[in-house]
Amino acid sequence: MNDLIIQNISELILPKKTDKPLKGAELADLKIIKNGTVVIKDGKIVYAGEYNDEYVATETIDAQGKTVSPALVDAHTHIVHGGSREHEMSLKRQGVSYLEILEQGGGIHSTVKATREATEEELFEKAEYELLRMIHHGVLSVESKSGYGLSLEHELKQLRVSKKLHEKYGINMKHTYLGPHAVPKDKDSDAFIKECINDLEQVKGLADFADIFCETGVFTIDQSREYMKAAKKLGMPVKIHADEIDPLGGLELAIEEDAISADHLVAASEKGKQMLNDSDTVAVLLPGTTFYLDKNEYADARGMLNNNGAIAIATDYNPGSCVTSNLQMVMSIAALKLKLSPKEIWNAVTVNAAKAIGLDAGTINTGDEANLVIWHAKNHEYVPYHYGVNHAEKVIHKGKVIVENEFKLK
Ligand SMILES: N=CN[C@@H](CCC(=O)O)C(=O)O
Ligand SMILES: [Zn+2]
Repeated sequence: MNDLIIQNISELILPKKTDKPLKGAELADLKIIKNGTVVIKDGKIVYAGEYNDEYVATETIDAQGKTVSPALVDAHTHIVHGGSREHEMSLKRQGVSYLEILEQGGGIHSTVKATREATEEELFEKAEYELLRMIHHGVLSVESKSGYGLSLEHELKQLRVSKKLHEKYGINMKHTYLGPHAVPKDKDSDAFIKECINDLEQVKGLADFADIFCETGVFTIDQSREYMKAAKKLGMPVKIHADEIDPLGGLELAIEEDAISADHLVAASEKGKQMLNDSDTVAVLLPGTTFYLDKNEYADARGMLNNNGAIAIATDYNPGSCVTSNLQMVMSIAALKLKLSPKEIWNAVTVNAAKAIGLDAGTINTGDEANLVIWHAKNHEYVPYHYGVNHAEKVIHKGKVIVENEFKLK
C-alpha cells in the first residue's frame, strides 16, 4: 500500500533528471503536466506524471487548482551569523556605498563582531528560526556558509552550528567554509590568506566547499587562485564570490579552476561569459542582492544563457547585502530584472541550484526522495508573478507533510 497520493494537480512541474546542470537553451526545457498525479511510498516517489487512478494509498490530497513542484533549493546563504545591521539602511540612503561601509569597519566587520560575541547556542537559535522560515517557504535544500568568524575558532563555531541544524532537521544541507570573506581589521591581507590556507586542513571535516570573496579591497585574483588551488589539493571543491561589484576576472578564474559555482557575477566580463560555453561551473545569480543594494545593473543572465552557460538563482540571505530568506521573492526579481521566463526560473531554483551545491535534488522522478511543495497557485507562472508573499501551502519532506500554511484565525 502506498502512503500518499496527490491527485488532480493543476500543474505538475517536472524538471529534467540530469547528471550535469542544464545549460543555455536547456534551461527553458521544463515538463509541465496538466492534471497530474504523484504517488509516494516510504518517503520516495513511486509515480509522477499524467492523471492516474490505478494507485491506492492510505492518504490522498486533492490538489485541484494547485501547482506541485520539487522543493526549492537555496544554493547560496549566510544563514549562520550574529546580530543585524538595520542601521546600514539609512547610511545607504545617504549615499554611502557597500564597499565604503566595509572600509569604515561596518558591513561584514560588524557582523564578524556580533558573530564572535555570540555563543554557539545563540547562533543556533537565530539560524534555526531562519531555516524554519525557509522551510515554510518551500525550501528543503540549503547551502550554508561560514565567513563571519575570520578566525579558525569562530569559523569552526559557525560550521558546527550549520552541521547541528542539518542533523536536527535532516533536510539537504551543504556547508561552506568562507574564511576569506573579509580581511580582519588588524591583519595584512597576504598574511590572512596564508592563515586561511593553513586552516583548510582543520575545516575540511566540517565543510563541503571552500569559498572566497574576490573583490576590490577584499581579495585579489592572485590570492583567490592560490586559495582555490590549496583547497583543491586537499580535495575540497571550490566556490567563489566573483565579479559582484568590479570586473576583476573572477568568473574566468572560477572556470579555469573548475569551481562548482561562481556566484554574483553582476560585473562579469564578456570573456568570462563566453568561457561558460565549455564549462559546467554553475553561475549562481543573486538578483535579490542587486535589488537590496539598490543598483541598476543586474547580472547578464541572458548573455550567459546565450553563451550556453549554466545558471542558478539563490537568495544570498545575509544580514547586509540581501536581507531576505524568501526565495520566492527572488524568483520574482529574477523574472523582472534578469528577464528570465518562469520555466527558466523554476529550473534555476531546483535542478540547477542543486548542481551548484553538488546535490542530487530538485526533481520528482520515480525513486527520488519525495521532497515537494504544493503551491497555492493554479499554474507555474503564478508564483513569480504574485510577488513578495508565501505561496507554499504544503511542504512535503521525505513523503510527510511537515508544513501546512493555512490562513486561519484563532
Ligand atoms: N559579498 C560578500 N558576501 C555577502 C555579503 C555579506 C555581508 O554584507 O554581510 C554576499 O554574498 O553578498
Ligand atoms: Zn555570499
